[in-house]
Amino acid sequence: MHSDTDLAIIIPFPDPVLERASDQLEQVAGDELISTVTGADVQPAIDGFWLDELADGLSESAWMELDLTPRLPAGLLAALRNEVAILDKTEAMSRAGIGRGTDLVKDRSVRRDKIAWLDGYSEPQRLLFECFEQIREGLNRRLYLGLKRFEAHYATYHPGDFYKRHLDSFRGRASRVVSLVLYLNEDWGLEDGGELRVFAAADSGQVVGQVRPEAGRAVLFLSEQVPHEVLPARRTRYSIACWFRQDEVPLPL
Ligand SMILES: O=C(O)CCC(=O)C(=O)O
Ligand SMILES: [Fe+2]
Repeated sequence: MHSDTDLAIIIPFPDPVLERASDQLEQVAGDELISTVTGADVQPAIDGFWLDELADGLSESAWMELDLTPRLPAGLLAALRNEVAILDKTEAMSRAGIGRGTDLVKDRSVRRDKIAWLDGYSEPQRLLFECFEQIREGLNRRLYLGLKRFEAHYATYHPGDFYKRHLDSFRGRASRVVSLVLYLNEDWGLEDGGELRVFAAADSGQVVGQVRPEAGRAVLFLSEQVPHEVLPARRTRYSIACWFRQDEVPLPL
């Protein structure tokens, strides 16, 4: 049993020397990039009632599982999965780090995924960012969180990869406040492992949920309060992690 205080604070960090993922996409993808969502499909189905549900979930239990499929333009999940599968073959995906202030390390005993930051330039990313923006505004209006912006990265977990139990942010740092993880994997079975295990906010030893990373499924939680871990994946697992932040310019985490 662990107390809240011995939790590692594990935070991925952007690597400024990496090329932007969209440059990599343009260079490598060519015809592999599927054309995405057009015309009438581009109507985000995010409404006030749904945003009420998100706000209630966060304020009542600090975390919730969601199905984003009906909220996203048709074809968007497939287009995002296609992007990350292409990026996964390039230098754009790099080993994720864990960090605390300036003690940034890439510790393979804690996390083994690879990440690439989204920049919103490709059409699928632009559409996804529109949805994230609506969620940001909706949560601010309902919970007065003062979320100023969001950041998001793709993550790939190859067979055997995991991410040990952690929190996404320091308490009271006013940086990462709300985490949203969106999964992109088709036909993810129980035998594929890679579930997100969620622990009670108050007692980090108690498991309160286990989420299968099936395409369209998502998890929303308070970054400073909800410990979680990614169990070892048995096939390649694709996701997008997004953090809504209170700071306007990046503060040291
Ligand atoms: O992919 C997931 O299910 C969670 C990933 C995570 O916890 C993180 O990137 O901080
Ligand atoms: Fe996390």
